[in-house]
Amino acid sequence: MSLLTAVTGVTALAVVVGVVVLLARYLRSYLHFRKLELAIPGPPSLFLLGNALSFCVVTPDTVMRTLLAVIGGRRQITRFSLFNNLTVWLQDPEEVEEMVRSKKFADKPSFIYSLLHIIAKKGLIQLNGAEWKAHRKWLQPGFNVNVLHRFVDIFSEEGRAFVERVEADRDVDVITNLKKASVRNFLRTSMSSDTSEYEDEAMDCCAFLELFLRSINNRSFNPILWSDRVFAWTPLGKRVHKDKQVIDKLCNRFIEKKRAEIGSFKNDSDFEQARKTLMDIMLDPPTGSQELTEGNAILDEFITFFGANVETTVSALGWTLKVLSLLPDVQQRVHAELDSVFGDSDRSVSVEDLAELQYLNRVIKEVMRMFPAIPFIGRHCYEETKLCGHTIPAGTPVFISIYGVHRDPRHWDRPEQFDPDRFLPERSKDRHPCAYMPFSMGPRKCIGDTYAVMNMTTFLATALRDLEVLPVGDHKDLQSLTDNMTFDLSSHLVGGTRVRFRRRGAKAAH
Ligand code: HEM
Repeated sequence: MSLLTAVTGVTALAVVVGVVVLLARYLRSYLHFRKLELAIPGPPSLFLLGNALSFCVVTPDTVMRTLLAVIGGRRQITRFSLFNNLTVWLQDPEEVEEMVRSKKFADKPSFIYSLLHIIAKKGLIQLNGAEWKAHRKWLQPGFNVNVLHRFVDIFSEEGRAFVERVEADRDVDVITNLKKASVRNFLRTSMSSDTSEYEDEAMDCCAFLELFLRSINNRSFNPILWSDRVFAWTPLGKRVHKDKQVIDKLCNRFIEKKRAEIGSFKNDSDFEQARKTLMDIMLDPPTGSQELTEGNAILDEFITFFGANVETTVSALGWTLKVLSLLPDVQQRVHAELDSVFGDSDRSVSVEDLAELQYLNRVIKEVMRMFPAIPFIGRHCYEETKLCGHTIPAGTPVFISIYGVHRDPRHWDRPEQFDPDRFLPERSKDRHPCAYMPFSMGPRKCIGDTYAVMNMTTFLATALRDLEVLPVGDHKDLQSLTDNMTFDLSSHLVGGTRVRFRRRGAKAAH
């Protein structure tokens, strides 16, 4: 009995000592973390809560304003914490350059990016390390400029189809019409044969993506919902998991059709002719790298490219049309340029025209400066690392505010002013290389940047030859757009992107 008591006593003592040691270790590492955290400039951070109170009433419509209010006032490196989850933020081009050049910040953080795993685990956006490198090498040839040139006719046709769908002379939210164009562009540049049978389903996928991105927005600043298991129990989580089948089903059906298309090419030379699009390469990886396509890799990449393409392009085109509706002088210059390049002809936009449309090009650049489609991107800090004169604790996600970089008054004269001519070569030549980065910088830069610019320029040139964009009275100037900008992963205007179109011929008839 007394032996049993002694054993129990020793066990209890060992447990207590163990707990005390663990607590002491936790406390020591917490205090070390806290010391490093507080050494980085930032808003007052409460013990254990950090800055969580600033985000406790955040909504999808207010998330951008809240975030900017927390990090906004500081130009140099800053931080905030959600409980003991530290995040570091950069918006000074020189500091951004230091991080982009460092090999230690090559990967994406799990914060926010892992929330994408519900729809795709092995997509290029969220992959890391050797796996990311292998996927990038595999898919990069799909963006060869000669392949992209072949798409200009498709972009042009979809611009015309957009014009036909426009309901002129009434207020409209332009986003659904833009999504239709973007989805059709994506499907048609992926497949050689007719893709119209997939269109309705693809629009359902866009509706799912909207829901999914809203869920990311809801979860990002609420650590309780970071766990996929917990999220799956919430009403929104249940809906996301149920509706996810829509996108899996369409993408699988599309991939099968594409496989059949590749298989049906009569001979190698037919095959060579058509095989070089992104989808051809996805389904036919180079010899020796077939293992890349194992499991769900193709489906995951297809979904990733669908989302990355449609969400960003629609965002950038939506901002452009809204900005033009508020700036008649700028729109007039765009129309004048289009008239001088195309005259009365209704021929399609060609690759050669794209180089001529210099002012339109600068307008697109300036829109992406003020209203970047992706306002924030992140990197992971694996080990305690010096950055911008501060020690970043291991495991910290470090974010770049592309929005903040693009509005830095030290690099942009009157940054709140819309001035496309700031992108004239003579005014750009001395600009810091990281002062403008709508497609990010370094090895993880957007793989689809040339596709996107070609698509947007062709689309806008086609649409604006026939249409004038007018304001609808919901926002009086660009400051109002700025104040009502929000984001999930891509940015958009709170309350929708409402404009009124007038057919250009109709104006002359009045
Ligand atoms: C206006 C249009 C676009 C903008 C502003 C844009 C912006 C960006 C940005 C900022 C990143 C870096 C993301 C990060 O670091 O987390 C990125 C990555 C990426 N983008 Fe885009 N993008 C656009 C269009 C496209 C298109 C058309 C495609 C595909 C056809 C695409 C596919 C991707 C992919 C796959 C990545 C991940 C690249 C990697 O990590 O290797 N994007 N994009």
